[in-house]
Amino acid sequence: MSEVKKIAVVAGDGIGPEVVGEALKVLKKVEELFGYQFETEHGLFGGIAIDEKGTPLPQETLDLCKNADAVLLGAVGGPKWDNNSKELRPETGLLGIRKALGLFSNIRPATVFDCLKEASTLKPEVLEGTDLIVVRELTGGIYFGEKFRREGAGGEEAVDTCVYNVQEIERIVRQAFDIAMTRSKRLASVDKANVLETSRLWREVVNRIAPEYPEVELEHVLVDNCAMQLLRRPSSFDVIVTENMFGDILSDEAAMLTGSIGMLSSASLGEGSFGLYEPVHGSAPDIAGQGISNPIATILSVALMFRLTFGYHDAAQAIEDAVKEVLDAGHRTGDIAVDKSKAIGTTAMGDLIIAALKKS
Ligand SMILES: NC(=O)c1ccc[n+]([C@@H]2O[C@H](COP(=O)([O-])OP(=O)(O)OC[C@H]3O[C@@H](n4cnc5c(N)ncnc54)[C@H](O)[C@@H]3O)[C@@H](O)[C@H]2O)c1
Ligand SMILES: CC(C)[C@H](C(=O)O)[C@@H](O)C(=O)O
Ligand SMILES: [Mg+2]
Repeated sequence: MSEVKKIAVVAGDGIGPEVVGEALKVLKKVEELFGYQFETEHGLFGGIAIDEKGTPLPQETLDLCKNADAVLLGAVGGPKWDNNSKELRPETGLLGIRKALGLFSNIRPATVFDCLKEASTLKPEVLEGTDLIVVRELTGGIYFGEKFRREGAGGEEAVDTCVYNVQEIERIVRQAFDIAMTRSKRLASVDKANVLETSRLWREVVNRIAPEYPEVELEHVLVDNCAMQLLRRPSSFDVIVTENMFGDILSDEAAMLTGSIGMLSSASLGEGSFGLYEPVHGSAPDIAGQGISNPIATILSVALMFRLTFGYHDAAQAIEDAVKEVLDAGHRTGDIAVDKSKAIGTTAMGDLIIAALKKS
């Protein structure tokens, strides 16, 4: 029997609990099929934690995560908490958990399933061969810099500061080069070095590290150009490495190459094998509680957890194959359905994927 892996589950708000529920069903089926053992423990996080504990990231939830081998996260946030003070916004909990767990690297693969090309806004021939990964720096930059309000000559001013140091840039860039070495050895470093000082430092560090990876073909792309090229020639990208805010925005854009943000999984990693796994999407308040959200991003996040934290490549492959089989058979949630009248719900999609899961 394999060793029991501890998974902290923080489902959060909105569609978070729905999509996490389907991912937990997949975990259970993997236990039955492959003999792996998982112990799951749930923690309050996000808006629901504000309501019940007065803070988006209660200490007991953080401890639960710290004592686990991996974390499975749904999504946080929603209009109910939008007007909260800075400390009480669910997003503060999300940024806080990433920082507290040292998760500086956010890996967001945008894999285009052939049968979903019809759901994309791009022409199938433009999408041909598209399979890229955004490596987003996750604990620095403008999201974590000092922010404040003050009185200025033109009235009230708001200030957000963007700070990066060499060490923060080096560790994420090295990780991206390492990932590029396992793939097609192409790396695009995305910055705004024509304007921002943090980007100039970013580019210097990338150029200093590049000779350590002579086999990797490196290109520097300005972020505005990258946003355009992602729609013009997506297949020319393989690994994209970039700072926090650019990665946040570009990964949502890349989601539309796959057909929907409901398809994009992610892994947040630090120095060791511990990781936090979550869909890239948010709590989708517009569809929460209707049972129509797409659980595939969260289910594929479990596959990432198996690959990157547990090394259970057989089970990861089985999940990815099951998702493909179900999509190839034409089953679609509303977000990826061309004919919306035939769309199935969250639970039905989860059940189909579980039924398709097999040990080869
Ligand atoms: N990691 C996270 O927890 C996370 C990420 C992004 C946004 N948020 C938060 O979520 C809240 C809503 O943000 P938003 O509306 O800008 O982004 P969102 O990702 O929640 O939703 C954007 C759009 O995509 C759709 N969508 C998202 N996930 C889907 C899924 N699985 N299936 C089908 N459709 C899906 C939504 O219905 C919506 O129309 C905000 O409070 C925001 O801060 C949290
Ligand atoms: C909700 C927000 C703080 C978060 C981020 O910007 O990291 C989200 O957009 C994401 O992509 O996970
Ligand atoms: Mg985002």
